[in-house]
Amino acid sequence: MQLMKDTLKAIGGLDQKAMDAAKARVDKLVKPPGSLGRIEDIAIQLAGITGDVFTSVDNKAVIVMAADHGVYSEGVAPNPQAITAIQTMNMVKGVTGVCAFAKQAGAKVVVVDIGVMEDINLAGIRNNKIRYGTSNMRKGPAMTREEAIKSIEIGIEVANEEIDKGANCLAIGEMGISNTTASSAIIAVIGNFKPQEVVGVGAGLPIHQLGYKAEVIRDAINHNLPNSKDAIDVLAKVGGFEIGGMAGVILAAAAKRKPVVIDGFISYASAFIAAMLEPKAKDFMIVSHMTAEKGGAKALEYLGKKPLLDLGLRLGEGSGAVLAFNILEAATYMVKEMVTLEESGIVLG
Ligand SMILES: O=C(O)c1ccc[n+]([C@@H]2O[C@H](COP(=O)([O-])O)[C@@H](O)[C@H]2O)c1
Ligand SMILES: Cc1cc2nc[nH]c2cc1C
Repeated sequence: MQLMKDTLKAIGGLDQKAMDAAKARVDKLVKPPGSLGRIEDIAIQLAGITGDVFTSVDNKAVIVMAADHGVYSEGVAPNPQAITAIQTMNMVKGVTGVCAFAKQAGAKVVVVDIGVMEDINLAGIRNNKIRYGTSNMRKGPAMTREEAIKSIEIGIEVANEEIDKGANCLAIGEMGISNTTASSAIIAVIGNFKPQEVVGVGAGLPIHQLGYKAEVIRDAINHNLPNSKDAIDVLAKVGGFEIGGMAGVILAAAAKRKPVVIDGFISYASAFIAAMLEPKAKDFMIVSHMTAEKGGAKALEYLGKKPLLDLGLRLGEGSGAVLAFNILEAATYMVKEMVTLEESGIVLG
């Protein structure tokens, strides 16, 4: 509890002076003003986050949180639950989607078992298992309030360790069969949406079963009555361990003034939790992409964040976030590598 409290307290606002200086430089670079579009906005945001106009994001890490969900037993996911454990192991073997993109982007993949159903004994996986999957939220709370706080604090600890080891840019990712059900529930409760507005097919549920998935979420909300003004209560009653873990990573990044790249639908739910705990955390988030999951657009509108990419992605794992690392790094190269109009003797008309 103390770690979460201290982390929340340490989150400040963006550095306006650095942002003004970054804007002044970006406007002077050898290009028509504004012609590098949102790359310019990112450069300015990165300056505001780090306090440094000439900042670097060359030490990148994606933190992948893996956990299982009791609500799987309600038949809300199309795939075997054992895939959570198998994919978690595949993460350290370097053979998943996020690993492929991380290799290309030169990013480290940090894998955390925060609540997988099985024991995984494989070197390279952090064992922070809270328990063997959450409880079925249709029948009762997914987890206790203490477990919800613990999940957030595990995320904070892992992120702090990576930052202490030198990471200057983080991304969040996850693996958890059924976690689109928990994410839809969180987004519905906090955003005040009807479950059917934000429920999607996840990892391939047949479309005719969407109504049933929404009904399970409705039942879970009606049964547990999460307090929509209390992020921990929402996380505990209808959330997941990996969702709490990713919220913790966001909060730690914000407290240590590092950019944190948000991945797909499940990480949007984590962003909802983090932003409710400390609204200033939103300033440190960069949303990599628009998920193809149905509720994505509504979720991002509620968060007030614009995605960088829209490529029809719905894999999760942090795959889209890692793709966006390249864009962030390009923004830092723009600031450092380009000369100014003046240095080139160019006077614009
Ligand atoms: O990132 C996304 O937007 C996304 C959208 C749909 C599914 N997923 C991934 O698929 C799994 C959850 O899907 P489901 O159908 O089991 O709830 C989980 O492991 C996620 O990483 C991810
Ligand atoms: C194969 C598979 C890989 C995944 N990665 C993230 N969620 C996933 C779901 C499935 C089913």
